[in-house]
Amino acid sequence: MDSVTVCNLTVRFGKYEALKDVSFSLKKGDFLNVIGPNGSGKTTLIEVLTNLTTPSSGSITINEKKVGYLPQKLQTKKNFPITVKEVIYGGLDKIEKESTDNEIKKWLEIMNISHLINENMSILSGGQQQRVYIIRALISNPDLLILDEPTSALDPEFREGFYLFLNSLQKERNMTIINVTHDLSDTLKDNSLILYIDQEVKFFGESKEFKEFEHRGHKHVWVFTI
Ligand SMILES: Nc1ncnc2c1ncn2[C@@H]1O[C@H](COP(=O)(O)OP(=O)(O)OP(=O)(O)O)[C@@H](O)[C@H]1O
Repeated sequence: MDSVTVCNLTVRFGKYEALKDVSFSLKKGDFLNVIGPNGSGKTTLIEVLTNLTTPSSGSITINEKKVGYLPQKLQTKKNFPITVKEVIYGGLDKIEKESTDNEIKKWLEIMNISHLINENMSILSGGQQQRVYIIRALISNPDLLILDEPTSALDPEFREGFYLFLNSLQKERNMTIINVTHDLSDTLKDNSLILYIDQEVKFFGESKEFKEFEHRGHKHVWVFTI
């Protein structure tokens, strides 16, 4: 049974088609990188997968119990009184809470923000806030992890470590991972699937095949000339 099946998905905002007839499927333990230019529909796809946007037509089937989600736009409003601890624990249900104190401690250490546990979120830097939301998405040990540009505010050194860490989660826990990114580093590309969208699917397949696709002239980089 597939972990995720997307079938002929179309999303319209008024007359504009943000996604057009998108289909693909993932098996348990697949690591999918979703790429494409600005405004190509990546976040729209993620929002349909997480039930935040209703598709105009088509269907999505998710055969996983727990889904962890890190949105692109982090929600902490300036001066909103919520602490790091509250944000992290908010990602758990009651039964899990007691057994996960040690787990949270471990994650805070890995993310290098243990000293901030009782601070208000609004005093944290963008990258520190992003680390808190990464912990929140991971703490319930999800079967499917959906990340929308998880490293956009992280410094390069930490980013590289985070990618390695995601790869180990996929291998050791057989977690299915969907990761929206503009940064297709080698660490991420190896052994992953690539979905390249620009309203419609331009490429879906293994990273090895994507290299050939790029060699045939389908670059997903943009050259600016003046
Ligand atoms: N709620 C909405 N109402 C109207 N248009 C929308 C809405 N959400 C997204 N769009 C439009 O749909 C298109 C796709 O947006 P989306 O955020 O999915 O792109 P993206 O690939 O994630 O872009 P980026 O790489 O810049 O984050 C854009 O043209 C955007 O303006």
